[in-house]
Amino acid sequence: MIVEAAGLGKSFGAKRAVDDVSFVLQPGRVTGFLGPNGSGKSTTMRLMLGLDRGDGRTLFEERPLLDHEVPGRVVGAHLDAKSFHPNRSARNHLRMLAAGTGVGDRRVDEVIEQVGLDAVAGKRPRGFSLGMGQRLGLASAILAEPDVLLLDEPANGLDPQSIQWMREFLRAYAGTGRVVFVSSHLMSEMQLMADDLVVIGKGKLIAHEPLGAFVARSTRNDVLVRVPDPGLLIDRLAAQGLSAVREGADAVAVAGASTDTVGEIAFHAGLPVRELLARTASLEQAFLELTSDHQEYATREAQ
Ligand SMILES: Nc1ncnc2c1ncn2[C@@H]1O[C@H](COP(=O)(O)OP(=O)(O)OP(=O)(O)O)[C@@H](O)[C@H]1O
Repeated sequence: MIVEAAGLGKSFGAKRAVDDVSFVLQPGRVTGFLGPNGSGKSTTMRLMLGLDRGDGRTLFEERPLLDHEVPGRVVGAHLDAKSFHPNRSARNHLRMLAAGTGVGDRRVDEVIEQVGLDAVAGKRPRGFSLGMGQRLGLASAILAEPDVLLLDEPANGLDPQSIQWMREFLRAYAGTGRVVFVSSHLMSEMQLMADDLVVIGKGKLIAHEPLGAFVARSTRNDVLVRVPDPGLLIDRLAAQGLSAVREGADAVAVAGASTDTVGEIAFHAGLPVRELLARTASLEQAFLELTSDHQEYATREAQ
């Protein structure tokens, strides 16, 4: 199933929280949804599900969600880790949801086991930790084995083992040919989990591309080369129009060049290369750089 969000928009009073946001989510891929605080991620997800009124539309395999016979089998969503009935046990909560989409109790027990909530399934979610709430939310979302999973910050409140489990689970889910759309502010986690990215800032789309392409646009990607005479190499690089800066006693960082080019220039300068390394920006570096003009709540630099 392909999901197409087109022209999504929403205002709260005079504030444009989401402004003409369009993207396509592909099956078999995890798409990460990134944006600074208050950039409109939750509102976008709510618009996609028809939970908020606004502009634009989202098509699931060319049809609006409500035109599908059983919408719950098309999309499973988990937007808020604390949105459970306080006095119903986790198992009963899931059974209620299951009944609405024609899912049997066997599947409820299977899902409880899958997300690791067996020990507390008879308890009320009121006493659940945030992490247990996230597991229950995921269980609700996958009950009907939907073609599309929409998750808002599912790793929030999870310990490192649980985060790793969640990542593997979502990758495997996408691996069965389904769509996974997941927001997270944990950049290192997103870097390990996402194939594609949708990035928004101040309600507007900033990027929609494979994660590797997004990171490649960062100016923090460079080549580090260690040579005995860094000054000479910097001159030779400059003669080829490449900008380079000294790093430490005997190393040079070169922007916008491949290791092949840097190695060849060093060779023609008669310099033995002691180390040659392509350094890739982290997703966090790329994100901070590429969204710096789009911070809703920017902090001032310390004076
Ligand atoms: N119900 C509402 N009433 C008024 N303003 C709202 C409402 N919901 C969201 N907003 C505003 O719309 C903007 C987008 O909010 P949204 O929650 O979608 O952002 P977000 O990217 O999910 O943020 P975060 O990462 O902090 O959760 C924010 O400026 C927020 O203050």
